Amino acid sequence: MRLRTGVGYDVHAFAEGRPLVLGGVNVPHTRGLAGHSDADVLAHAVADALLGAVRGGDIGKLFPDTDPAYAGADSLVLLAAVAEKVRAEGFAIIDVDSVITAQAPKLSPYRDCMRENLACAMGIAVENVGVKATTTERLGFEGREEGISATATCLVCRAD
Ligand SMILES: Nc1ccn([C@@H]2O[C@H](COP(=O)(O)O)[C@@H](O)[C@H]2O)c(=O)n1
Ligand SMILES: C[C@@]1(CO)OP(=O)(O)OP(=O)(O)OC[C@H]1O
Repeated sequence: MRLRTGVGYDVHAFAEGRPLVLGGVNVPHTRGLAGHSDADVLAHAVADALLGAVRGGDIGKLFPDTDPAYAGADSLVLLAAVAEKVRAEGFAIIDVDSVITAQAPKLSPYRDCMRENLACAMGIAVENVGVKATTTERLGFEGREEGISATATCLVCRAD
């Protein structure tokens, strides 16, 4: 049995006039995140964790931000494509955990919906997906509310 772990990290800056999409949830807020896609920083971190585990590069390599095909893309669709790539390599996704670092808005009311969305996109059970949120006690770029970061880990396995 081959076990692999992966880690993913992403950052997006706040921008006026954009929706805030986190784990596929449209979170009510005064601003959203800038990006070529829907800028779902959580979905991107999870996708990069999966790609790391199968040595598959990163989402920038798979879905270049110079490609108009990904302009405004739903990042859950990108995550689903990454999960398919993981399975094509013969790996099953065992577990995913993540943390969103955001001073605001309050994210705990949306946590379970994000878990459901991510699990559905990856084709795994919701109990195998963790989402947490933390502030930085106003320290750093997240604390100054300049942007949001997300970190994710995963465990995958292949029967060889
Ligand atoms: N954007 C956020 C940040 C945090 N939370 C929740 O608040 C708890 C306390 O956060 P600290 O940064 O003060 O440790 C945290 O454990 C989360 O449950 C949140 O909902 N949204
Ligand atoms: C997701 C992609 C898709 O074009 O665009 P962005 O939303 O800009 O996200 P980022 O994490 O900066 O880079 C990955 C990109 O490939």
